[in-house]
Formats: sequence, structure tokens, C-alpha cells
Amino acid sequence: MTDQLWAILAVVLVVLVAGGAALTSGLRRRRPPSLPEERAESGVLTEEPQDTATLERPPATDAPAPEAPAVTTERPAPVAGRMVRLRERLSRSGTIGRSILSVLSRETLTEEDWEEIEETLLLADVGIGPTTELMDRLRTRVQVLGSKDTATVRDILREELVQLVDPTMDRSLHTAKGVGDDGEPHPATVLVVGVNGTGKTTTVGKLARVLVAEDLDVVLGAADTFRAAAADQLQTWGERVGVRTVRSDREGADPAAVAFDAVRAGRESGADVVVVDTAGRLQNKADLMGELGKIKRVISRQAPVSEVLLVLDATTGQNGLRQAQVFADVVDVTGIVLTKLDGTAKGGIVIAVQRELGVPVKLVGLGEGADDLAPFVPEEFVDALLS
Ligand SMILES: Nc1nc2c(ncn2[C@@H]2O[C@H](COP(=O)(O)OP(=O)(O)OP(=O)(O)O)[C@@H](O)[C@H]2O)c(=O)[nH]1
Repeated sequence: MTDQLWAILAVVLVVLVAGGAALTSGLRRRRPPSLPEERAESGVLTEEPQDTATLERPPATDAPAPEAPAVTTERPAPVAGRMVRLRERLSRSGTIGRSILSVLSRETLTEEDWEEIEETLLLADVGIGPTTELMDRLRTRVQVLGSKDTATVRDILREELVQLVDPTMDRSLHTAKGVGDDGEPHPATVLVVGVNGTGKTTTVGKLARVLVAEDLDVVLGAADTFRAAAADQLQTWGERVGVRTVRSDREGADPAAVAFDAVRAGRESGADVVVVDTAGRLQNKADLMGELGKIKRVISRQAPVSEVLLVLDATTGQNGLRQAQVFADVVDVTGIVLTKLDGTAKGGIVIAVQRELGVPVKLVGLGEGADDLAPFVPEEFVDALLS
């Protein structure tokens, strides 16, 4: 009896010990490691997302990898005739032409009528010098007119306005490739400068489309490293038309280094044109001169700078003109891009800025659309003012 009792007690003890051990190990398995040290001890890698990615990788097969979705690039609108197509965008500026024409067509012109013409020109930002010049010429020509039919007066005004805008200036963009001293071909390089907010980055994007529409190979340089979003913005513009953007991922990176890399990439890929966007903050003239001067120097080591385009916001009037003057003092500007001409009645700024800086307006921005940048044609501009 005692032996039997001992045997039963021994069996119960064995069952209890085995059950307890199983329970403890089960609990241990279920509790996830929480602290990094615990994870290391338990052999779980700390870079968990990578493990997960490994688990999700499909088994290797001989089947070809699925093709990446085809990137569709846009074909920009043709460049020729853009100003004519966009002429209605100049309707606000058109008030200068139309109101002068209505005064000039009056039977007899009094001093008040001439003052009205003068005021219209000044309000449209034509500037004092060109206004006086135009008034003198119009007075002389209108006085000798026998009969004053509207068509004749319109022709005279058109001729004089075209003269004032100056059709003799070279407005072509210098985008032809060159050959360096080493006999190697190099791309044309276009540096885009101007006060922030004038539409520089947008203009570089639109300009890339203009050049692509002309079948040129383009590389963009995002040297506006002051504003991180500017490089993203530019890259998006480029991607839409299959153009590469050279950029730095570091905010505040040396803009000259980015410009250098962009021109080198353009050289290596045999591109026709490299267009470089800049920040051009007006902290002070010396800083600006230092920054733009350095960018120009490093670009010139690989290819001469073909164009320096100054972007000017047409709606900022005389104030914008003064800021533009600072840039013109710092770099040799070869052309002006007048943006936002669609939103202003001050189209006379075209005349004032050319007079003030002695540089032709080469392109005008006529809206926020991707192809709303047009080569500037004096006759078409004046026709839009008079229509
Ligand atoms: N209506 C109109 N808007 C324009 C035109 N050109 C540019 N803009 C607008 O102007 C704004 C400023 O343009 P950005 O290109 O960012 O200006 P930015 O000079 O590069 O500015 P920062 O990078 O700060 O130096 C944007 O909203 C553009 O869409 C134009 O011709 N017409």
C-alpha cells in the first residue's frame, strides 16, 4: 500500500513539473522582444523593415521581370506664332494702344488731348524719355495730315510704337553649340537670373519646352539651392518633356558646384543647351555679385556662357526696374524675359526696360500654362496693343 502511494505521488510530481516547463516556454515564445538589447539577444535584426521586404520578395523564376510603365513625355506647342495665339492675354495692356488711338482720331486735337495721351503712356510704364519722344513724333506727323481717317492715324501710331519698341534689336536666343579650345564640342549655356518670385524657375521650365519644341537636347541645372522646392519644381518641368535636371539634394549646397555639374553633364551627353536656374537673392549687391560671378566663372571653365537672361515681373513697374538694374550691374545681361505680361495694363514696361538696360526683351510670359512663354516680336506686340 505504501509502495503504491509513493508510485502515484511520483507520477503526479512528474506531470506537474513537465506541464509547468511547457507553459513557461510557451509564454516566452509568445512575448515579442521589445527593447533593442532584447532584440539583439533574441537574434532579431534591428532593421526590421528590410527583413519584411525580404520575406515579401517573390520567389525567383525564369519569367522576365514586369516592364516598368512607359514614361510618356509631352510634345510642347510649336514656338512660332505663340504671341499671335496668345494675343488676347495682352488685352489689359491693349488699353494703351486703343485709348491713344481714340484720342488721336478726334477731329482737332487740343492741349488737353495731348496731355491725355501723355498720361496714358506714363500710366502704362512707358517711362518719361520714350513718352516725350513718342509725343513729339506723333505731334509732327499728325499736324501735317490733310484728312484724318482712322486707318491713317492707326498706321502712324503703329509705325511709331514699333519704332519705340525697336525692331532692329537682336532678339534671337543664342543656343548654338560651340567648339572649345581643345577642339571638343560644348553645349550652349543659358544662365537665368532675377529677383525671387519673378517667375525664374517657371521660366526655366517653360524655356526647356521651347527648346525641346525646336528639337534641341537640353539639360537643366537647379542652382537655386536656396529654396529646396525649386529643384523639385524644375525636375518636374524637365520630366514632363524628357529633360534631365542636375541638382543637389542638400539645401544650401554651393550653387556654382551644381552649375558646374550641369554643364559637365551637358558636355558628356552631347546636349545642345544647358539652362541654369539661380536663386539670386538680393541680400546685398556684393553677395549677389560674388554668387553670380562664381557661377559664371565655373561654367566658363567648360563652356562660354552664351546667354544671361534676366527675368523681370512686368507687374512690378518702376520698382522691378530698379531691382533689374542691380542684376544688370552685376552680370552682363544679354536678354530680358518679361513675365506676367498677361496680368497687367503696364505693357509699356517693355519699352522702359529696354531703354533703361539697353538689352532686348527676348521672351514674354503670357500665363501660367506650360507653353505660355513666347518669343517677343515687336510688330505682333504692337498689333495686340492696337487690336
Ligand atoms: N500669370 C502669370 N504667372 C506667372 C508667369 N510666370 C510665372 N508665373 C507665376 O509666378 C509665380 C512664381 O514663379 P516661380 O517660378 O516660382 O518664381 P521664382 O522667381 O523662381 O521664385 P524663387 O524660386 O523664390 O526665386 C508662380 O506662381 C508662377 O506660376 C506668367 O507669365 N504669367
